[in-house]
Amino acid sequence: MAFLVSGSFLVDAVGVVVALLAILYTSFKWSFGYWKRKNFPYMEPSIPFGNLENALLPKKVPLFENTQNWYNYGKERKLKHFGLFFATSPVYFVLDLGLIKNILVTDFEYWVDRGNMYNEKSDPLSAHLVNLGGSRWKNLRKKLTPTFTSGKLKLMFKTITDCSVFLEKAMDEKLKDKQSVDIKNMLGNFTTDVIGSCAFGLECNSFSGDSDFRRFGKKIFSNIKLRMIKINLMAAFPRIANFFNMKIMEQETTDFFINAVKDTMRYRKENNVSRKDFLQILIDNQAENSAGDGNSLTFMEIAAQAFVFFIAGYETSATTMTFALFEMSLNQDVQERVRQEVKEVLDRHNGEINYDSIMEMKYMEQVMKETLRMFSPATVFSRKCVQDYKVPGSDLVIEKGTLALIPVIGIHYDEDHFPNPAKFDPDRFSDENIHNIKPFSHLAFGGGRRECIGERFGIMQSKVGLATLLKKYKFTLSKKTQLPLKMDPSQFITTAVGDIWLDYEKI
Ligand code: HEM
Repeated sequence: MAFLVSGSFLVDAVGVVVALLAILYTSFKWSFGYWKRKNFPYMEPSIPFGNLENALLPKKVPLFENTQNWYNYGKERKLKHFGLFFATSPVYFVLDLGLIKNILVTDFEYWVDRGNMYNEKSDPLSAHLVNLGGSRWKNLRKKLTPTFTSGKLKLMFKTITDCSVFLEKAMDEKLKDKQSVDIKNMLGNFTTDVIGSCAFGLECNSFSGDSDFRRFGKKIFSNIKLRMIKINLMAAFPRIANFFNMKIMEQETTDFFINAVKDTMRYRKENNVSRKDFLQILIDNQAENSAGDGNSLTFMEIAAQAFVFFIAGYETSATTMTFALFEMSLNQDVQERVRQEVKEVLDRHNGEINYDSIMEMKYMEQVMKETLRMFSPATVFSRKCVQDYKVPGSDLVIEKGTLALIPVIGIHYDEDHFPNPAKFDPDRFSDENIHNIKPFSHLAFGGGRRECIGERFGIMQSKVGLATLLKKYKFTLSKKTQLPLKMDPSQFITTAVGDIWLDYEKI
């Protein structure tokens, strides 16, 4: 046939495939030459996932381990920073605390965005503080910061202690079975109740076993691996994602959270109810005709922020308490010391867990800081370069659009920052030793102007949870907990494979 080059269809087809593969290979090679062309050290990538190979292929290395591997690569070569590739996109990986400080604080204007992929049109709840960038993020952050002042937190304290009553009841109930407890599930019920109440103004009844809030909360954190692959694909091909209206969240989940906010707002308006919670602060910032610029809030912006407080607030705190109890089960002396502190402080406050008594529990806070060092829920976080950036002290120019990775867990396990890093030692954070902690070496809550907005709330609810449990029960490790701990590669937030199971008894 006239359009055959070789006279054989098969030979032509093979020729076309070979030519396409050659073009693809050349284009990968060109992309992977990015850091070399800049004369900047980099980790050798492989086709097609670059340095993400371990995370995406079936051997599935957890992000926790991957972050440490990348960090150790740089550390062994005494590098302050080097290049990686996520698929074909260049990524700037930073180890040096001074360079990290520049990105997070000094040169923040170059690194305002986090670089998360989201599609507001198809996923309206995704336009929240964690994902937004630029001036919209700035306006919103300014609006939301007063939500977390000491005064506001004090007002919400009663909600937290009300929820702790259900935690205590559920623990007593479980004790009757004389079975080990999946402590993260238990604490996830507690934090869902707390944040559900503060962010959505609703009683979630998570301990009842048939709470929709708990069900949808769990759904958001399950199958996370598939969701991450989808997010990465959307980030790699944003136009295609927009064209097909690709969304990360299932419609059912979106509808559930939007309706929860809508119903609560309608109820408050109709009944002239005003409560002291996150949602009320968001409602008070609502405008009849907002431009959707983060200055005054549209209904959808309110729903998205309530949603992000929920997802960013419940799992992280439950994880922190879980690993704190895990370590205290292995280190009974630490557990006893915290319990003594709780008793002494509560004795001074008529046995009451209140804002002031929680603030006085200093050693417990050291335990939480050390837990967050070893088991930071976020193992890594990012910033996106929004204008070309010359790295101070070098010739390197990071181009607009490049992602920078801040390797939290690598830094937390670096012997130069935390000697004997595998040892659980809350005294690193005592008044006598705190001066040894270098600035920007403890990054569990991030850093700079985009650091965690809910840090104090997270610490507060975790301390209430721990005080409630430790004043009444003694914990030991159950045989059901798989040791040595391995992190679950299918989870984005630091999670132990097989969960943490504890045995406990009343004191
Ligand atoms: C132990 C508990 C928590 C941990 C370990 C934690 C950790 C983090 C981390 C690492 C970041 C990224 C910071 C950065 O990029 O510099 C972050 C951001 C954020 N967190 Fe938390 N968080 C916790 C609790 C909470 C709570 C209770 C809330 C809300 C009620 C919350 C809401 C947020 C929001 C909205 C952001 C985005 C801030 C922005 O981009 O302006 N977090 N958190």
